[in-house]
Amino acid sequence: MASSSNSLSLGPLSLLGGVGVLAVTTVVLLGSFYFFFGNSNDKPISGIPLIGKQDGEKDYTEAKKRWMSSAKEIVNNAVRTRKHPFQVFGMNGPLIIIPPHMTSEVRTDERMTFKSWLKRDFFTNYPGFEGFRPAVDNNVFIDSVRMGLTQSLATVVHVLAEEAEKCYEESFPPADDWTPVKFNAIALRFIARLSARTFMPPELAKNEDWLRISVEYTLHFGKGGYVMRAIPPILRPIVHWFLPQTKQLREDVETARRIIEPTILARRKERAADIKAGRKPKKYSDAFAWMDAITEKTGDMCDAVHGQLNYSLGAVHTTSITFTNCMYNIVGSPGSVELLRQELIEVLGSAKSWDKTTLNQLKMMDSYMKESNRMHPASFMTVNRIANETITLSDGTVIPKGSALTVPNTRLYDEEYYENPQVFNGRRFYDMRQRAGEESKHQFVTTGDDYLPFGHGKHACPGRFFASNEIKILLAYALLQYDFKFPEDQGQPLIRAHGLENVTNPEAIMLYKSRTPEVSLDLDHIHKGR
Ligand code: HEM
Repeated sequence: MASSSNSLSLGPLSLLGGVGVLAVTTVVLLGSFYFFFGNSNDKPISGIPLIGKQDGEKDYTEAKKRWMSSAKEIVNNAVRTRKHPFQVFGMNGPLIIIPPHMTSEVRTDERMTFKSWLKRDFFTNYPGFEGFRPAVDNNVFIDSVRMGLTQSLATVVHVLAEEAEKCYEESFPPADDWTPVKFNAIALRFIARLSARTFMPPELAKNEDWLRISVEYTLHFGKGGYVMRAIPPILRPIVHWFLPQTKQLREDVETARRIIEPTILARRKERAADIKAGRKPKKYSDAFAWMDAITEKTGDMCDAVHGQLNYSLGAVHTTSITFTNCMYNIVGSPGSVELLRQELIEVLGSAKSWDKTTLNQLKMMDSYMKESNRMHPASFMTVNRIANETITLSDGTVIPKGSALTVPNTRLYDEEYYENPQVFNGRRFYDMRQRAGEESKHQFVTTGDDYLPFGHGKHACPGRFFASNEIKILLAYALLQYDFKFPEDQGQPLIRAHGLENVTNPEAIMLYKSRTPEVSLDLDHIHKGR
């Protein structure tokens, strides 16, 4: 990734003639202003203890680096000894960490919002970053996930199974010998395809340019955000026009618009013609239709292209990381593949179709997914907020207006909540569900103040039910159709904290070999007569 100093290289500006000279002059003037007057994001918040900065360090550069490389350790250690909120220096300035016992004060208080956090940390006012604008501007996008996606779950399971089968056919050709694959990239493509089949109309779900954008936009977004954060706020409004990373983001949005707009226009035309002819307008079931339904109800608007990009940002990488970590944890823990296969043979052997009931019966698989998410959640900090006004917490801590705050997932590794928390125990939650009265607790999608990978309460992730279905179907096809192992000289890929994310080396190899499933995966009989 280009450093901010590279990004600010003035070479290309010289090609811009007068405009370039003006831009350079402005940048230099603003830079001097920044240098002399600083910015409020470079100062700790008064009255809240600061950790992660060592004695003798003049500024916060080292504290920020430490945070990027070891956020999890810093917070885990601090939470053990501290009862009150403290602050660290993150890439975007001071960040208040709320100890887990105060979680509910933050997640239920509408004066602190996720929307403001997205707006500040992801630059949604800048061109190219529009992919998070729907989640910030109004509730059309979020409500479309809550209502449209959730209501379509029952019908979508069949589609996911059909697409999963095609995905494996494409990426895992029959193999009698152990064959290497880079699973991270494959998982991303699978999730992008399953998501597109659900969120997009069929003609666009197959569009390779869209599939590429739906994966790459998130990566470009991360890079664009990273570079922008390293630039003093006062310079951003100018510099962003010239950074290769933000230019890339603008190109992505333009490409997405080129792909999507013809379909939107055709739908509008068709609808107008239907209404004119006195016919009921045709009903669709995809994210465009879900967003339109909310717009019709509330009058709030959401740009269809930005909406689809927001679906990708929310759904693709989060689910892919969760699926990959789960797959690695299953393959890496002896006896697990056999145990899960046995459950699949029993459940699919008597199932009538790919539907909610079938997936709900996969309780051991659900437990493995939840345990993997406990040990390696896609992100370590999941309740992220900005205070929209000054707030005093119950312990007297004053959170000034504009401060960023977050709740760490430290209870996931706390012995008080989980026995032997450092050990992967795939059947942990299955066993917990056997306790009287706890049958429907401890599911992958269940949230709680001691289990925050999806947040908890009013703003808990509404896409988790869909993600759960995707992962279960992909695991079912994988475990019944193939054997897996890791190369001996590599072993199980380490799931490492990178900033706040738990990710694996994208170059990691997994080996697979074809096998004959004991039961048919074609539950919907789409291959009848083949
Ligand atoms: C395994 C995959 C996923 C993970 C780990 C995940 C995680 C999260 C987390 C941690 C939050 C923030 C909760 C909070 O602030 O309290 C969130 C919010 C959200 N997620 Fe997900 N998510 C996943 C999949 C999805 C999918 C597939 C969608 C569908 C588009 C989605 C849509 C959303 C939306 C709309 C919100 C905002 C909810 C609100 O503010 O009320 N997520 N997600």
